[in-house]
Formats: sequence, structure tokens, C-alpha cells
Amino acid sequence: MIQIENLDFRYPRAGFRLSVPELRIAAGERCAVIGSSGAGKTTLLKLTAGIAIPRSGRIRVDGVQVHDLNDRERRNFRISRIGFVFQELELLDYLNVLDNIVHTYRINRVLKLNRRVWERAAELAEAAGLAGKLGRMPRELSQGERQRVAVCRALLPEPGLILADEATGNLDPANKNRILDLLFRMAERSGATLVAVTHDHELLPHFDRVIDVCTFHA
Ligand SMILES: Nc1ncnc2c1ncn2[C@@H]1O[C@H](COP(=O)(O)OP(=O)(O)OP(=O)(O)O)[C@@H](O)[C@H]1O
Repeated sequence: MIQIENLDFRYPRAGFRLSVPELRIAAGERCAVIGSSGAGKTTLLKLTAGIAIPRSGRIRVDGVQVHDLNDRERRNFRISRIGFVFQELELLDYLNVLDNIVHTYRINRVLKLNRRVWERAAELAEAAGLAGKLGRMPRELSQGERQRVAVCRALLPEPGLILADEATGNLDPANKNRILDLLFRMAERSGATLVAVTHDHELLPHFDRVIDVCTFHA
């Protein structure tokens, strides 16, 4: 469950302000986030994950006030509870596909990287159409393939909250459907909340709710 109240966020140099009086997203809800380029969709996701810090207001994720945590606690909270598919993907260049997908298990001591996890990683990669590419380096992949690796990495720990920033943006129709199906299936299987930024209005009927960030401009 995400609860946002009286949130005020600014990028002063960009003259950007996001103001959210109230936003509640229930556990298990699947929300699309829309709005024109630069309207603040990524910023809303980063605020929710504790990556961007508001001037004032509250953001609670499963009852935890993310901004009350110190840097280290916030990072731990994020890697143990949130699967974030970044718009810039943020794959590690020096790790192959499979190692990128399991990377969260290497940096989070709570998660145990055992044989079953390796198997699930390979299954996820196959479901994402990446079978046969597990040993490749990110630079040897197409942008759409890299995007699918980032989705698998976010989903592998079965997080309670999936934040996906344009996760289907660079994909052809077949792969777009494959990734959407994977996101929804994984969210349903673990009862996760899904918040997905999209510019693709054809996808909106798949979601329970649409949040337009343009309504958050004071
Ligand atoms: N780190 C930053 N420092 C200063 N300004 C920033 C920073 N990141 C984003 N901005 C500005 O904040 C505004 C909102 O950016 P954001 O990335 O949230 O938009 P968006 O709706 O996700 O856009 P797009 O659809 O193009 O990805 C933009 O005007 C952008 O230029």
C-alpha cells in the first residue's frame, strides 16, 4: 500500500514542482502513470522508492515512512521491498545477462542466492524471450533485450511493489505483450502492487487505475 499526503517536491533549477495533496494505491492494485514528457512520472516513482526526497509531506510504503530512514536503511528498504525497472535500465556492463538478473541477491544479505534462484532466473529470462542470451554482455544486446533483462532483474526477488518506468517503451508488439504479461503475472502471483509509467494509451485498459501526474501541478 502506498500513501502519499501533502507532498511537495521541487527541482528548483528546472523550475519543476510536483504537488500531491493525496494519493493512495492499495496493495495489489495495478496503476498506470501517465502525463506528458517532463510532467513528473519518473519523479513520482523515485519519490515512492526514496530516491528523490520531498521538501515536505509524507510518503508511506507498507506503513514505512521512506524519508524517515537514513541513506543506508532507505537503500536496504528499496532493494528488499521494491522492484524498480529504471528508464535508463542501469544494467551493469561488466556482468552477463544472468548475473545482472540475479544481482539483487548479491547485494542484499537477506536474499539467499541458491540453486532454485538461479533456476527461477533462467525461467524468467526464458519467459522474457531471452533464452540463449544468458551469457551475453549488455553491450551485445539490443535496447529491447536490455530492457527485458532489467524487467527480469526487478521481478526475480518477487517484490511487494513493482515500479516500472516505461518498461515496454522500446519493444515491438510481440515483446511488449510478453513483458506486460510477465509484469502482470508476477504481480498477481506474489500479490504485488504494480505502478507502471507508460506513454502507450493502448495499454491503459489493462490497469485497474490511471494516475495522470499533470493533475499534480500546482
Ligand atoms: N535530477 C534532476 N535535476 C533537475 N531537474 C530534473 C532532474 N530530473 C528531472 N528533472 C526535471 O524534472 C521534470 C520532471 O522529470 P521526470 O523525469 O519526472 O519527467 P517524466 O514525466 O518522467 O518525463 P518523460 O516522459 O520524458 O520520461 C523535468 O522537467 C526534468 O527536466
